[in-house]
Amino acid sequence: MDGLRIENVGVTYAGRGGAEVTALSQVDLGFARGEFVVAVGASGCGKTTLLSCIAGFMAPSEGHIFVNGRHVEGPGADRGVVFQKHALMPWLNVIDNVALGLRLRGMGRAERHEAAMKQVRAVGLERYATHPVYQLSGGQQQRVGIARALAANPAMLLMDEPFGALDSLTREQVQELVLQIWAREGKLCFFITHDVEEALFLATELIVMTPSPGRVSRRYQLDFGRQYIAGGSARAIKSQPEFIRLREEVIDAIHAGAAVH
Ligand SMILES: Nc1ncnc2c1ncn2[C@@H]1O[C@H](COP(=O)(O)OP(=O)(O)OP(=O)(O)O)[C@@H](O)[C@H]1O
Repeated sequence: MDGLRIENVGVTYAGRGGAEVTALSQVDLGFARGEFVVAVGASGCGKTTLLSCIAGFMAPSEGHIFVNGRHVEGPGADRGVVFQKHALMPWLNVIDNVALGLRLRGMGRAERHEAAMKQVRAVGLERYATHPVYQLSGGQQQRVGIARALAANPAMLLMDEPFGALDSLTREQVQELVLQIWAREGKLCFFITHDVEEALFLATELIVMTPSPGRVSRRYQLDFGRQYIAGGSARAIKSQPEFIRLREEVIDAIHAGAAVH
């Protein structure tokens, strides 16, 4: 099956003093290729654990994950990951950072520079291609992280709270950039955020998770991001009565889940 299939996934960590922590329980979800999936939920509800399983950084204790029909058994070039702490190499320039993964995979210099430059252009940083990344602003560095995740042309883009450290104006700009890249490249995105407004704006599929054990309590199909891609203004979309109503509903759902446990 195309897309992302999460089959009855459970994750149990061995906690301190032998106590076990059930970070995820019976998570069963399917998403078609090209969806923009966003996970929200209170701290500790298992969002990062789920992303780590999809990325192949860890194996679930129960269940299975498939990306475009392939069983996830470890990290792979079909999944690009963007972190909040972008883990760039500060002494390398923008293009060498973007090309790093391709270099580690043995791609030749000319070919990897061409592939990297394409992504540097896609995130609007061509003017900075030969600048060391420590000279860039936080928002620009996060764009380098996105370009690096895109460089190997993955089928999926996984993003863990990528804009959490950015000021609100920069954050809105990179939200719009990510939507444009998503719409242009047709990639399946899996995005984690604490910001409900960001979640509603980006998601075509929104999942609300609740903790102890981490589960999916609600799922919404949304089209605000598609309205933006169709030419709508981001501020106007976020001011729509339906957007505001959903924002309050999702915030309530997050608080209700957190309060129970
Ligand atoms: N390596 C680990 N060992 C033990 N427990 C862990 C480990 N990683 C996470 N946990 C626990 O698993 C649960 C889910 O953690 P996770 O980081 O996936 O949640 P989250 O929703 O991403 O949280 P946040 O929003 O704060 O980043 C939490 O109770 C956490 O304390």
